[in-house]
Amino acid sequence: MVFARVLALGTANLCFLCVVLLISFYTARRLLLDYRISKSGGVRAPILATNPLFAIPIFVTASWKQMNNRLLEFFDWIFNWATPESPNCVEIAFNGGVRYLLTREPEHIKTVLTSRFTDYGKGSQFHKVWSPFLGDSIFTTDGQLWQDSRSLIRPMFIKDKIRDLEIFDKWSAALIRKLPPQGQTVNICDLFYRMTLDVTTDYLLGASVNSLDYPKNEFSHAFNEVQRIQMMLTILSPIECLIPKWRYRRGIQIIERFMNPYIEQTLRIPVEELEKLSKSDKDFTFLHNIARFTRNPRIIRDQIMAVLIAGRDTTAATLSWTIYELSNYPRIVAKLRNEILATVGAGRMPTYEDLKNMRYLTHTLNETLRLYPAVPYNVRAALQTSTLPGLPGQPDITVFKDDVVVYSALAMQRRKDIYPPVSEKFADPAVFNPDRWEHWTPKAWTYLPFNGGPRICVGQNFAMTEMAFILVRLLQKYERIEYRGDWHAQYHKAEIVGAPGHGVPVALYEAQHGEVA
Ligand code: HEM
Repeated sequence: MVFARVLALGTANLCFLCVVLLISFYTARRLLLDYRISKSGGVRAPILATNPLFAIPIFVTASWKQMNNRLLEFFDWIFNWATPESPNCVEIAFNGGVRYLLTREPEHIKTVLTSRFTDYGKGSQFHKVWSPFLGDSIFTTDGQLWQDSRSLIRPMFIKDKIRDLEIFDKWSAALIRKLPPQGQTVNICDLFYRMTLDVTTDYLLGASVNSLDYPKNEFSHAFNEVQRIQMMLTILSPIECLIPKWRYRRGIQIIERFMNPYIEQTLRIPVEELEKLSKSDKDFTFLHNIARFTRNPRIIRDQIMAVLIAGRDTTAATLSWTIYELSNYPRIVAKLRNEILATVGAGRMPTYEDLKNMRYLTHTLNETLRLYPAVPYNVRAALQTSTLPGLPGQPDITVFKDDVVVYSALAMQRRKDIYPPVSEKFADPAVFNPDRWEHWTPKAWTYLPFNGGPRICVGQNFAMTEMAFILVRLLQKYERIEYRGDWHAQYHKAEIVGAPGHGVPVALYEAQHGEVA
């Protein structure tokens, strides 16, 4: 009866009725949210959208920019709608419910990562979107599960484990062997990605995929493909169920096919024998260590996968950006090389202490990570109602359970207003200049390539040691780096990790007698 009456209204009236109902629904939701927020004593961030009509174009723009490698442009663009009270944080609500707070404010990042650490976490949506790939690993979990993972993984990254640099020596030598004769062009970015995959698989499993020798192996291809799709699923997480996933699933299977035999082989070793092996150090791998504490192949697989994804692209991208920048600054190359030759000469393998003592080398890597933090965008979900601090004199922004905070170390570290004025000692922050680190330390929470707080990158020391080692080995042999391409046309391609979109085509020139040019 009711149905017949509704039909009798005619199509035009029906459409009109639907529009009125939808507008009423979203207006009511918005008013309700406003009411809850004012009751909480906080405020909203400047609002970009509170309903699908406005939110969908924003999500589509974000994914379009992402597909065209212009995500930073998008992230900066949205702050055109910010206000003087909240210049670096805005919000979007997809359906008038869960809000996405996008921020490049150091105090917000500090709040999420440390001051209110337990209020924020990866959350259930992140876990849902990432768990086919990373399971219940350190990356996808919160609370006790995360803490258990961290305790499992941390011992393999203590200083004593990293001091043994043999693995870096083996793979940096393999990389150098792959370089063409001097003066010939090579995309060194591609070689770095292959080398760090070899280092990481060797370190984790005790067996490398050997992608330097076999670049077209299906593991590398699958690993890249899975990460690419994973980033898309993350950006479009409110509608991720609409994205086809067969390539993603197939990629994960290929990665597992490579890893599983090593896991099975390790699980055949009795725990007592693993204990003995742990003392001998040499052939004791990350995999062996995890197998001492858990015999569950699924947990082992998840943690290995997490560290693989954490450790491979991050270091490869950072090394690539470093060479890209160095190729434009022969003066910096000469200064860096000077320090390297003064410390280890033209041939000696650097020790852990040598690497830590080369301050200009550390400044160079720090400067790269300032301009190109390897994890440019990150998210945290509110696990309970919380806040983000307002500017001095302004009320805090209320954040309800399940709201998502999207923060960008890249956008934050590119903000000019967080740096001192340009002077003789402090070059324009948009420019690569390791020398600035000789007289300057970033203000707390304005420099976060490795995150901060309890979830700070567990592999930070491993990464800095690996990257420093490889730069030393390269600059011991080569004195000049020439960019072969349009240096200014380079762009930041952000998947999970931000890499040089054009690769890094360079020609390297050997030093004559190890002398500085
Ligand atoms: C330039 C190199 C690297 C950078 C810039 C970097 C950056 C980061 C960042 C920003 C996070 C926080 C992610 C989050 O909480 O959402 C992180 C976490 C992590 N990183 Fe790194 N990383 C690097 C290299 C490595 C390496 C080489 C490894 C291991 C071999 C590693 C292992 C991890 C692990 C296991 C976590 C998870 C920590 C946790 O959630 O408790 N990272 N890293």
